[in-house]
Amino acid sequence: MAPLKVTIVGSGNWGSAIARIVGATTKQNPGEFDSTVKMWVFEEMIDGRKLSEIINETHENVKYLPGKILPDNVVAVPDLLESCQDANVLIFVVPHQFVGRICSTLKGNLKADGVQAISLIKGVSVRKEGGLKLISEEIEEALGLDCSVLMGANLAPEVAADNFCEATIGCKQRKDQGPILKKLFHTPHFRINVVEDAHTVELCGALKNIVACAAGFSDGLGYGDNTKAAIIRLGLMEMTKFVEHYYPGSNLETFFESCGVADLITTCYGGRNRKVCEAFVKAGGKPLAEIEKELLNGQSAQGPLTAEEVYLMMEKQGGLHDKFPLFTAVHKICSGKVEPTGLIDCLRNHPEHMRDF
Ligand SMILES: NC(=O)c1ccc[n+]([C@@H]2O[C@H](COP(=O)([O-])OP(=O)(O)OC[C@H]3O[C@@H](n4cnc5c(N)ncnc54)[C@H](O)[C@@H]3O)[C@@H](O)[C@H]2O)c1
Ligand SMILES: O=P(O)(O)OC[C@H](O)CO
Repeated sequence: MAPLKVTIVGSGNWGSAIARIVGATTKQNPGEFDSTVKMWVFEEMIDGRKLSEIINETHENVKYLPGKILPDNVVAVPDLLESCQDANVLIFVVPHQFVGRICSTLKGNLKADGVQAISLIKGVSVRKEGGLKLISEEIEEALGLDCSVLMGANLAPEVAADNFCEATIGCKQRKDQGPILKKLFHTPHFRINVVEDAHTVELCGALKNIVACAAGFSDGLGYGDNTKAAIIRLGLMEMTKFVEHYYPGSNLETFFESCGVADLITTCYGGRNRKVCEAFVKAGGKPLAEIEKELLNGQSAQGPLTAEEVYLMMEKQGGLHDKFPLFTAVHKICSGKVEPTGLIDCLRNHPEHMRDF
């Protein structure tokens, strides 16, 4: 079989960090992978020069991952179709609000067969009738291919610094697709476990961003580590309930993979969602979008949007808000309907404290 051609769809903070890994693993496995990795770059001008040209000349994404060199086999391509049309493996890694438009451009323009995708995107989508649509399902439905997921406790700057960490690949066709995907991402610094419970893996990645917003509000209000631990615990309870609501009979063990508890912890202490939400409380009234712009230099915090999407889903399903008060409070605070101090009332009155004994 010809070596598989790999394309990274996205070149933000995580897309660029993952390009360092995939650039290296494809070079190390020439039998399996074509050594050139195309990376789609949403083009923008930096000091009068195109970002894609800067990346190809300096091998550095100066805007989204400054100071880290990308392997020389990673080639930035600003044309989406050109970057993807001959690919066998598509790695989707963009903020989730852009997936729909990317998929409509790609639809009908990929190789006819032998193509699979993997989503590194932490977010959800809402079906027209208000149901849950996973981002991997959005990709599968639009492009007619299998989409696995990779999630974990992976702050991109730390991964790019080659600090040790773990990640979880969720793969419905574990035996067929697991081995090749593991080969693509597994390194001495980035250890991969492959599980079959892909929907739980993906939902952990999406929902932990909502919990991270609550952690940020708590930091902004001046609460300490005990409060944050309570937020992590109650957030985890809501995550497990949410997964069980949409996918009854899911595997609780998946929450003990890197995509579950580990990602919750790292995000609630070191993530961008936490940072933006802390600043939101301290700024007293400034819109979140403005704070995100000021603090993240073009990067995106996915928690507030995910909280809104989950809120809308629960609204359509009727009566679910009471079962997920932390998720609900995060949306209400982000959208200015409730003061940040409302978070503490929500924790205090959480149904987890009202159980009979
Ligand atoms: N950064 C992390 O530490 C990290 C770690 C794990 C997972 N993730 C997840 O990976 C996904 C991507 O995150 P990221 O950190 O790579 O991105 P990012 O937050 O750095 O977002 C910026 C990217 O979005 C692109 N962009 C801006 N406007 C666009 C448009 N209209 N269409 C398409 N692209 C556009 C920019 O060019 C840039 O590449 C998210 O779901 C995130 O939750 C991030
Ligand atoms: O910086 P955040 O909050 O988007 O989190 C980044 C990663 O998802 C952590 O695993």
